[in-house]
Amino acid sequence: MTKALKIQEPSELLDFFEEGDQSIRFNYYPPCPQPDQVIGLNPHSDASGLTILLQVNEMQGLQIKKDGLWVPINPLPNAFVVNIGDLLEIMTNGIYRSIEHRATTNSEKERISVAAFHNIQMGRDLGPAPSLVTPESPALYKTITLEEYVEGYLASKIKGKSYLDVVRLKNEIDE
Ligand SMILES: O=C(O)CCC(=O)C(=O)O
Ligand SMILES: [Fe+2]
Repeated sequence: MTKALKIQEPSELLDFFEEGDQSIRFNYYPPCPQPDQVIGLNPHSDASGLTILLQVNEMQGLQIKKDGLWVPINPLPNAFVVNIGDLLEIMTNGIYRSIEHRATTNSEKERISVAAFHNIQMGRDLGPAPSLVTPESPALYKTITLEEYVEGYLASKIKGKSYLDVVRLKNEIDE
């Protein structure tokens, strides 16, 4: 990723994840008699660097938002889904974008997923990597502590990618 970004100082990204935190969420979606009325997990982007997701029992349910449309991500046997989270969007100054996603329910069978969130260390400042901020590409996000970001994220209502607006400096990126 640092190569793709042609980042002058790879350590500006890598150092943050070297001793980063990992957390895991197990999701269990019971079968639902009215799946068209009930969402499994509201649209959101993860407040992580990268999320590695396993769709355990190969039931469909995960959807990502692409060009304004919900696209199902069919589970593949023994395959992980890797999602970009908000922390990487901020740190790459918007070059990598976090993905909005949601989980639907179904009436057939329960669905199980496991999400492993890879985060930067607590206590670090979260902001665009300095070498990705230039006069031609000014900072699109302000720098705040990770604690501030996560506290606010957890306290806010889950609503798509709206929490990123808290740190957005200019709305230059089209959603
Ligand atoms: O169940 C899924 O496939 C998605 C889970 C998810 O987005 C999450 O735990 O953050
Ligand atoms: Fe998620």
